[in-house]
Amino acid sequence: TSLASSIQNFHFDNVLMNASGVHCMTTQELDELYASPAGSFVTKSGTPNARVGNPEPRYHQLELGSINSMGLPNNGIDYYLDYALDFQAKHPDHPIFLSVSGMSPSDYTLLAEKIQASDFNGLTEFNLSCPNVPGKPQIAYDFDTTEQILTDLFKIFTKPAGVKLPPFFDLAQFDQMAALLNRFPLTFINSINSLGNGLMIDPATDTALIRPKGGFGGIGGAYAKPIALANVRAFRQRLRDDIAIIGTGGVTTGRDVYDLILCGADMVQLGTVLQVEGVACFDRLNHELEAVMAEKGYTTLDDFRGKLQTIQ
Ligand SMILES: CC(C)(C)CCc1c(C(=O)O)[nH]c(=O)[nH]c1=O
Repeated sequence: TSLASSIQNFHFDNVLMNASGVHCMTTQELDELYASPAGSFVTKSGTPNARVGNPEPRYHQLELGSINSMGLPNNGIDYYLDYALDFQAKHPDHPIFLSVSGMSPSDYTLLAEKIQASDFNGLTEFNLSCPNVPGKPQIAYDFDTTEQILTDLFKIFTKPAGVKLPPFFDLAQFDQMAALLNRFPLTFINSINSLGNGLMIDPATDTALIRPKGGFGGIGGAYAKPIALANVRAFRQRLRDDIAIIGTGGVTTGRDVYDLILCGADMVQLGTVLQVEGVACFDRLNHELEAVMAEKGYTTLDDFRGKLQTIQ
């Protein structure tokens, strides 16, 4: 059985990698991901300057997932770009992802210029699930702003690039977003980011579990699975064939990995399950995926990728 997968001319031994934000803040955490069975890894979204992020508690594990409002704590784009350049020199056959996030639309061009000017030869993930001007929805829910950012970005950026998207819930939004994305030379999209602005309560104190935003935060884990499957499937049905899809959200078992691939995913990112279980999840999930494939008589991911059946 082969778990190998590719995005364009980047080849990975297996589909599993971390989701940006989890186990990827420091060089030590990134080195641990390289040392793990993960097929690749991505950095915490770097911003133009380092950020402390929101006051704690800002993350909480729940029975069926997690809630977070970290506030983009990170060591800054230069820290992660330096790491990536050093890493690729040492491990030229192990392509990795650099995630970046603006704090405003104009930041994206600045981030893109910096990476474009560098020798980075991996894949860049532009996180579009980030704040806009107060009163406007997050960038990826604002189609005009998204169009402007991508237009400006691809005027200068020629390296392999993708966007990290929040979940969409409306078929007309899938149509609109896919039509917009199809106009740009994207290498991949990553769907989904956490379910924006959930709320969970401490039963002992009747208090919200996290401090920032009155307890509002992104929801991940099992809660996110049906939304992640639908978003991967909807974008696979709508995007150009040459745009790869990274499926993220809701993975706790190998069957969940299988299901994202069945919906069209080329790589699968792990967030909450990695936060909870640590890097042991990579081996467990790869073995569980192999078991599901064996049960079905499949030996490669292409045997079943995108082959979700519907009731006729
Ligand atoms: C939510 C933002 C802070 C605007 C972007 C960074 C981010 C965070 C975060 O750093 O709070 N958490 C997520 O689950 N997804 C994200 O994309």
